Amino acid sequence: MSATIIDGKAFAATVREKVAAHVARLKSDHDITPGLAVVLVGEDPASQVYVRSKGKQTIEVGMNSYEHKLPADTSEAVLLDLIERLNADPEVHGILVQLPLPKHLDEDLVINSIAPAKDVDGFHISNVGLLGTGQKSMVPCTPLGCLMMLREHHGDLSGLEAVVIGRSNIVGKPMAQLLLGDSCTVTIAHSRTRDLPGVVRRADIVVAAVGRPEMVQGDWIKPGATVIDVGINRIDAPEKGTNEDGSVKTRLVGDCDFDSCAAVAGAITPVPGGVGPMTIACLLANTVTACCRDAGLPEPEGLTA
Ligand SMILES: Nc1nc2c(c(=O)[nH]1)N[C@@H](CN(C=O)c1ccc(C(=O)N[C@@H](CCC(=O)O)C(=O)O)cc1)CN2
Repeated sequence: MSATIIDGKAFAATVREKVAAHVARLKSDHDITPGLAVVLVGEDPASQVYVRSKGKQTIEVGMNSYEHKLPADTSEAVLLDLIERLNADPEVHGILVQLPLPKHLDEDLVINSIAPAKDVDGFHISNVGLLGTGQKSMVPCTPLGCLMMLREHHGDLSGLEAVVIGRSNIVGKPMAQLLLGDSCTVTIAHSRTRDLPGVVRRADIVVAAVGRPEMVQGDWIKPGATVIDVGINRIDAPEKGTNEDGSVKTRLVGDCDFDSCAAVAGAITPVPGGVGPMTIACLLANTVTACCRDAGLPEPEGLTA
């Protein structure tokens, strides 16, 4: 293996330190404490873990955390009423609804009911439009985390060839917009792309966000390229043995075959410990940014796109 490992866990810790320092200044100089409201509908086990982690980290950086846990059969009317109250609450600077939502709820309708200025996930259609037109917006946390790691590793990204694999609204499309904003030459590749390995081989920067375990192979990577692996896939790991109930143990892998990609790339993010931890760190960063914008104060440096 020759690639530098981009340590997302360590980098997320530095982002949280910057957030905590800014929160402390907001408190001491302006008597303002940023507040983040997280809404969870249902009992999806992974979502429960993420929401718990968001609440814990929010408090650790000195912000107020408001958790709203609703049963899986919550009606759209009840959820929209809660969001309306959070929109009107001056103590709440950021709101997020944990995804995925139970099937009976209209995800677009729910997300678009969040006040755009408090939409710290950056999923509201207004923020999507602002980002797409290069205006000040709330930026989705996972792509923002990827951008921060790329800037830290490369410095100036201008003129680099970037290939984003995946065209989701949450990662692929905003990632491409952010790279374009930093003057990369951007290609969005997807399941219908012809000669995907050939397209990826052109890239100085590869962002893999397809949700297919270990799909990207080392011989797709240009020597020295930077590989950002957004995938978080749980696969069976029979080599680890079985659980008490007899089921096969599992392990997390990304969308890139780590060993073969790391042998060719100049730098690569691992899974776990790469992009994932940056997602929550950037959520905290977005909440401070939203709070500063609300108060008409300067935004924290290095924590926005
Ligand atoms: N409203 C939102 N919903 C969801 C988002 C989001 O950004 N906003 N993203 C994901 C889930 N997510 C945060 O919500 C998230 C996913 C993964 C991680 C993370 O740190 N992963 C670890 C591995 C964790 C494990 O062991 O399972 C890693 O990659 O190192 C953080 C946050 C979907 N929903």
